[in-house]
Amino acid sequence: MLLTLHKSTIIAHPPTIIITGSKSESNRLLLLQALYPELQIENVSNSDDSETMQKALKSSSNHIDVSHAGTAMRFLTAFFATQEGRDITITGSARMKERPIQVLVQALNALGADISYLETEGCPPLKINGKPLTKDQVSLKANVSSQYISALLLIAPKLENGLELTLEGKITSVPYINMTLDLLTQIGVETSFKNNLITVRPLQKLSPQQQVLTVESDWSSVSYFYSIVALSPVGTTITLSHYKKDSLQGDSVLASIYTDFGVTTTFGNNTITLVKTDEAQLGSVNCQLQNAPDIAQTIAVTCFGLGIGCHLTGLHTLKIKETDRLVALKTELEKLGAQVDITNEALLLHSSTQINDNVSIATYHDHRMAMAFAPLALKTNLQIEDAMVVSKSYPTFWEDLKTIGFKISK
Ligand SMILES: O=C(O)C1=C[C@@H](OP(=O)(O)O)[C@@H](O)[C@H](O)C1
Ligand SMILES: C=C(OP(=O)(O)O)C(=O)O
Repeated sequence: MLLTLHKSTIIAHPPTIIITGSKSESNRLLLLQALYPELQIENVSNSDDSETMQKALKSSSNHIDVSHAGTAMRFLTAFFATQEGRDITITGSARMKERPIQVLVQALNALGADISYLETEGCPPLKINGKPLTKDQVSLKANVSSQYISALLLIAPKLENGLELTLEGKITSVPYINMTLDLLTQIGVETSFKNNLITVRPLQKLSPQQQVLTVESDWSSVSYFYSIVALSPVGTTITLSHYKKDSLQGDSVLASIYTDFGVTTTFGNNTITLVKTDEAQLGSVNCQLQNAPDIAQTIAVTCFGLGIGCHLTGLHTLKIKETDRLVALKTELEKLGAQVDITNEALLLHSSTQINDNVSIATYHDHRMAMAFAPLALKTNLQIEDAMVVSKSYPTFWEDLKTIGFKISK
């Protein structure tokens, strides 16, 4: 569906926006719940990716389709590899069949799993013959995707002797690994992460005190509101829930990054309030985003909307996400009048104050392309193609924008 976003302003005193649970935390806890059925989860994400995860874990079918959900593909591969007697094929969207999974498959097979490729070597779809994994030590490359590491860590406490993982090379998206380890700790699993060695001890059952966990709302989804406030006049205020200061989500670094764009964050009782307190006073912004790759698109578009340049680095994982996000950003920003240079791991946006009107933004099956460009409606009229793509992580995105003043029509 094509949506037209008419040039808008944020209303005074908008209602508090309630954001659904983090899809990263939810998908980890759903997998842990399959391993420890006594675990109860509150505020589970209503995203497509978490619904996909829940369905797959409940399904008795031997054919699983995860569509676009990267975490579901990686976490379920590890899960089904350990399920004795299950003989599964796991597949996904056309794009999922291009997203690499070899590092994980090699590590699982080295631990004793039986996984093979059904089409392209190194990518889904996979054939998995579930069986007990007999080994407890493995090494894997850590610079491609942290999801492979999280997948192994999540099944680790149910392996007979736990797991010792050696991470090779530079470690990417580290906060997501820490999130996995933290959630394991919260359910009572002993873990350690020192230098490049992670160990996880086995755990058979949860203790009664460690059976209920609440998912914090999704910080990646808040990024679009940071952008909206940054692109609005001084005084604009938006409150969102349910958030806490000591988040497990690396994207909570937004609170500090957006101070550069004049946005102040105040933590309340389960809420955050974003206020535009100052005009952004910058010539250009430098951001290293290796630990928070999912907010790169938001920041690039905020800078473009503010007419300032940026140099975003640490983006080597963007090429293998829902689309090649570096190419997609360059193509769509240039339609709007920007000048953008990209390498394999960086994006350079040159400062310019010209924004072309009535541009139609292609989204490439990528929820974050749709959501990252939407805040530009505070500066110009634009259209978003295939707008329902947002449901991958944030199904009520467009309704929430309307409640704060966006004028949107079909
Ligand atoms: O573990 C997770 O929940 C995620 C890890 C990150 O992926 P990479 O480790 O592949 O960068 C992130 O981009 C993705 O949206 C969610
Ligand atoms: C990259 C993302 O998700 P995944 O890798 O889980 O598909 C994302 O949500 O931005």
